[in-house]
Amino acid sequence: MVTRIPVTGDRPYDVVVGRGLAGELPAMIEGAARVAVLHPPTLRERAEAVAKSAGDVTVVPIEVPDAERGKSIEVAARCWDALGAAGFTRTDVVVGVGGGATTDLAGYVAAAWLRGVRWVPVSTSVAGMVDAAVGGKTAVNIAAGKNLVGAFHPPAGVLCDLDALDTLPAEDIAAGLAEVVKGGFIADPRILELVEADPAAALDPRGDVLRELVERKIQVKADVVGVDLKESGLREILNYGHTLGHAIERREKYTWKHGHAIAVGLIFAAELGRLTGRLDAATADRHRTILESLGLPTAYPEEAWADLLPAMRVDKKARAATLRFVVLDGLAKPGILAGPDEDLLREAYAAVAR
Ligand SMILES: NC(=O)c1ccc[n+]([C@@H]2O[C@H](COP(=O)([O-])OP(=O)(O)OC[C@H]3O[C@@H](n4cnc5c(N)ncnc54)[C@H](O)[C@@H]3O)[C@@H](O)[C@H]2O)c1
Ligand SMILES: O=C(O)C(=O)C[C@@H](O)[C@H](O)[C@H](O)COP(=O)(O)O
Ligand SMILES: [Zn+2]
Repeated sequence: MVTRIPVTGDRPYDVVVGRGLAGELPAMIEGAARVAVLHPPTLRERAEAVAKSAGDVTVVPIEVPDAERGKSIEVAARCWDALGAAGFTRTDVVVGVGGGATTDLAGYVAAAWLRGVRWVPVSTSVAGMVDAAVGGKTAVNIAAGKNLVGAFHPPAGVLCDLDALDTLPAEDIAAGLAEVVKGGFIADPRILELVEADPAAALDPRGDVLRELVERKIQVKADVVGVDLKESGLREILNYGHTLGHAIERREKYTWKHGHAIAVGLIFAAELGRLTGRLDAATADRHRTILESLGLPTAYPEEAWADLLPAMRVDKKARAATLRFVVLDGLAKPGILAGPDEDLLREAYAAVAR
């Protein structure tokens, strides 16, 4: 069974979820003479299979470093050199085969090449399927912060082949579920009920529960990015938990899994909501319980606070000196907390400090 989740906007596209989706790629790359296939070393075989499914095109395979090590301007520059050497034109297509880090890189390579060519994320991780591949945010990291160089560049289509999850390490399935849980708190409480009912089923790559979670979270994201691609308002809700989360990733020099940092960031954001009287204690506590049930980190060192506060200032939601956080005014009622004072932030950090 194949599910197609449409994403609206100036250039609408489908997110296709199912098993064995080889036949879906040709329609997404129609008219291309060349297809560049970016992939990390561990996913070479899968990338070769994807390349084969592209049909009668010249394939340009580009191996990139794994995970966050691939999300750099130096790696992007190497990709552009490869596109140049292959004579890549405006009708050609970049395909990213991998997790969110690889597809973020592939999207940015496509966004900047000739000022924008088509791209298709072939997503192989939970975080990639439910979040990174959908919505057109593409980026690389720099020393100053996470995703600080990038572009909004929607894909031509998204492929989420659930068979890929068979080889995804259990730790990465859980990490991806942090983004799914985020979607539950900001928009779709049924997600939370499904995880609470059976966390082990949520983590099972062959099970129907994970599939339902993946599809529900994609729908949450599609509903938002379809009306606010460039984050002029509504889209900010997808950044719930990310202000602290990205600061942790920067402090860890991008060696932490994104979903692990977001799990800690979600508990911090829930506490900010509770301390400001916007969120009831039970819903705030529910964050920790659910994330713990998935084996995700819920704490970070006490002494890190001195690094985290300045790191949060490069958050893209900040305006001048004003930090802005996504908080909840209740379950599935996200809002913005602008300019909280430092004492309040420190108090909220106590909820995760160890
Ligand atoms: N653009 C967006 O809107 C958006 C949204 C969410 C996350 N992100 C980004 O996505 C990244 C996190 O995504 P991620 O967790 O997928 O990271 P990732 O790409 O680093 O993948 C995690 C690990 O899983 C491996 N992997 C992926 N698929 C596999 C498979 N099928 N079998 C075996 N191994 C596999 C990868 O090689 C990597 O080692 C972060 O960089 C984050 O900033 C972007
Ligand atoms: O799509 C969005 O918008 C999000 O905020 C989704 C996040 O899960 C994702 O990690 C995104 O890359 C963060 O965006 P950034 O603009 O804070 O870098
Ligand atoms: Zn994220």
